[in-house]
Amino acid sequence: LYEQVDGTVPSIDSTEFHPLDEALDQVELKAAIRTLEGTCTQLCTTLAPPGHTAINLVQVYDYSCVRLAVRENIINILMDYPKGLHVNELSKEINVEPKKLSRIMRLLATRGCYSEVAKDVFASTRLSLVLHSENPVRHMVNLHAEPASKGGALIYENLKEPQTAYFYHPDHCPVMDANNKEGITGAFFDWMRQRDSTRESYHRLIQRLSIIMGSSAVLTQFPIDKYSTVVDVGGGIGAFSLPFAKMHKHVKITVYDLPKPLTQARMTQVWARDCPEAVQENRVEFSELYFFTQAPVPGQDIYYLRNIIHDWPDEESLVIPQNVRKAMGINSRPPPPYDYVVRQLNREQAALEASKFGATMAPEPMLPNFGVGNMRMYQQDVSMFMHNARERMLPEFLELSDAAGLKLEKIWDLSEACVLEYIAA
Ligand SMILES: C[S@@+](CC[C@H](N)C(=O)[O-])C[C@H]1O[C@@H](n2cnc3c(N)ncnc32)[C@H](O)[C@@H]1O
Repeated sequence: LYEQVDGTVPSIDSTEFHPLDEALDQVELKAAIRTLEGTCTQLCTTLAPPGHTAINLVQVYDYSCVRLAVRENIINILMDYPKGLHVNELSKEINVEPKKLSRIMRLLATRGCYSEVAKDVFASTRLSLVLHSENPVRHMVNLHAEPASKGGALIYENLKEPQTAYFYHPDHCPVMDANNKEGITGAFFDWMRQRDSTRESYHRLIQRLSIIMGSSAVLTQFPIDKYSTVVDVGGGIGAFSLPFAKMHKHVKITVYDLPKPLTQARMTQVWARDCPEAVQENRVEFSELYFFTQAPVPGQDIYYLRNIIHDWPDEESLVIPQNVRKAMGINSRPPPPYDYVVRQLNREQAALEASKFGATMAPEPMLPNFGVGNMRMYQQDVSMFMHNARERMLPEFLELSDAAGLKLEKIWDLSEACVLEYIAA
């Protein structure tokens, strides 16, 4: 696949991105990586003594090391030294004791993030490039390394303490409780509303995250040509809508969100720079919509909700598609897709979902959910747990869509994220 794109296959020491790294449609590559990661980890777990694997699961400090790398912009510094920089020099630049720093750098280099080109001399690698201050992915790294990791430390207490164990409210969840000392109140999006730079980075990040999670492949995989109007509910600054508008010039798009992300979409020039024709031709409209209390414009062809339902507990999650359903009208057949369907570990159940809706399942002897090949889905579910929200399995989606008056037609598997195609029931 790499060779087909530009004739080269990246090595662990590659120092530049490969064109495929940022391709919108990585379905084929992601399917291969899913099998590779799932198979390699399953083989290691099968063959290694369990004590070895158990310690490997918990003795993990990578995120603390990455946190240092991000906070001190180590990659920005290393990029000025293509032949590498001695740790003593690096230590002067970031004011960290050199012997301690070299140990952190070596752990990261063992992961392929930096390379040790000579003893104690470190250089950038393709993996470390995503930690650059201009790369949006680093904001996700920051969110996981800082507020999310603090929330993760409270999961056990959240499950055991009577006041939180059976409680689902987005304002009092592990991640918010753990970060309360920093004056954070309300749910995650209230916190973001109060922090302009965090929110702006977050919305830039979502654009890149949709490639990483595979959901941007909907742009090429879903048969859009027969539709002419799209509503992007909770569309942020247009992570989906902007590439969509570039690709499908016959479609009129309405992006709905809270006031501040919409202001960012209008003011940051992101549309004017990346898709000026959509703005000039009035093919895109930005509108405020509070999705718990308001329904979008009626009678449109597609109502797209990406990474929306997973942000909320069941009670709140139901209100959003119910409001969308009101807009769909009695006779319309618009498909409103969502994404990330947590896979079944039970082979019989997985086979049922595969035959009924087209969900994919790994062949034996792999675990039917592709094992660690789909690990981000399960990690993401625990991330959402920390917000008292959740990723959902298919039966949970069906329950939600039944209650909202929607009928699931088909699952489009994009090798990680999925599109669930619904019609009005
Ligand atoms: C995880 S982001 C998903 C963004 C976008 N759909 C995507 O996947 O690229 C969730 C979005 O929901 C928006 N949002 C949060 N609460 C909202 C509310 N009550 N009403 C409308 N939008 C809201 C956020 O501002 C944010 O843009």
